[in-house]
Amino acid sequence: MDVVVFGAGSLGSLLGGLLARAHDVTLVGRHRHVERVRREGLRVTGAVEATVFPDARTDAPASADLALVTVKAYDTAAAASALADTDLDATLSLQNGLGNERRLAEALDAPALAGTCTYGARLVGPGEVACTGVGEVVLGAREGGASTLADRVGAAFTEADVATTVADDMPRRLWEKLAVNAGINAPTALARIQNGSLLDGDVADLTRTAACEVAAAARADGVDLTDDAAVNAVERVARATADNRSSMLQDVEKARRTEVDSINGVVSGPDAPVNRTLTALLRAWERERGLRE
Ligand SMILES: NC(=O)C1=CN([C@@H]2O[C@H](COP(=O)(O)OP(=O)(O)OC[C@H]3O[C@@H](n4cnc5c(N)ncnc54)[C@H](OP(=O)(O)O)[C@@H]3O)[C@@H](O)[C@H]2O)C=CC1
Ligand SMILES: CC(C)(CO)C(=O)C(=O)O
Repeated sequence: MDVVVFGAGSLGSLLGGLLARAHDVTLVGRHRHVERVRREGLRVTGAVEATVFPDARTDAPASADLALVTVKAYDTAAAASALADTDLDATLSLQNGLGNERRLAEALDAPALAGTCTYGARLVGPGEVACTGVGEVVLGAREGGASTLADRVGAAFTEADVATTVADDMPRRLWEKLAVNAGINAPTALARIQNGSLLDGDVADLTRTAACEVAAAARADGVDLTDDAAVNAVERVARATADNRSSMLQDVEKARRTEVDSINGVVSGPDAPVNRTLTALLRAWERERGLRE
């Protein structure tokens, strides 16, 4: 398969590097990383070790079978514009947050698959990405149901030894992942604590309530996600990743814009006071730092 990875940062470089073991991969990223990959290849270190030689560039290529989109959620619209002239059979977002695949589907002619990813990745520096945890890619039709396109992409990922499940219930999975990220990312970022610290004390209630508000929004959207399922998911992930500093905490520590708009911000209406508060606080911090309008 001919795969363009749009957004060769941490996750994009890791998945692009893993896929390059079996497929033709083009990484689209920033200049210094691209230059190093062109000169010396891409080193994958950590839980998976490999040196691969994907193509690398700073703009989108003319064509590809699949565009794997791995920019931060606030850059999805710009990624879609940059891919507008690329002849594609499909796109696949593995980003956190809700609405990325809809944005890609609306902006591009190619069908948009939905996905989630629990691999951990960290761009160590130009030309090197660390796999900080072997997880799983789950992908499928964004409206749910069977999809021969998803089967084809899933088979290509599996061929490259990327642990992959093709699922027919992506809407429920995306909402459940949103409940996990809503309950973990913003509270850890605001309190500057590790994921496991959310399991005890009054912050545990905040985490559970944020997840339940997401479950209610999912049900309003026609997706069968119970409060219990959302709470179990957020607690399971907080326990399994107890020592992690969430991606949003890392963004705040590096004074980078966060993905709060696509996570808590998606459910910040009057019926979701906890997510609305978390969103308002993070937006205020981003505004004060000049990271948003
Ligand atoms: N890292 C991880 O372990 C995981 C991440 N995710 C999700 O994956 C997504 C990506 O996360 P992550 O990889 O950590 O983020 P990164 O910021 O490391 O990667 C995104 C990269 O895309 C680059 N980029 C953005 N726009 C363009 C453009 N127009 N042209 C070229 N390059 C561009 C960014 O450059 P610049 O910074 O200069 O804008 C950056 O290098 C997020 O939604 C995240 O939540 C999901 C699971 C695990
Ligand atoms: C699962 C979790 C919460 C792990 O930290 C994550 O996805 C993130 O940090 O963005």
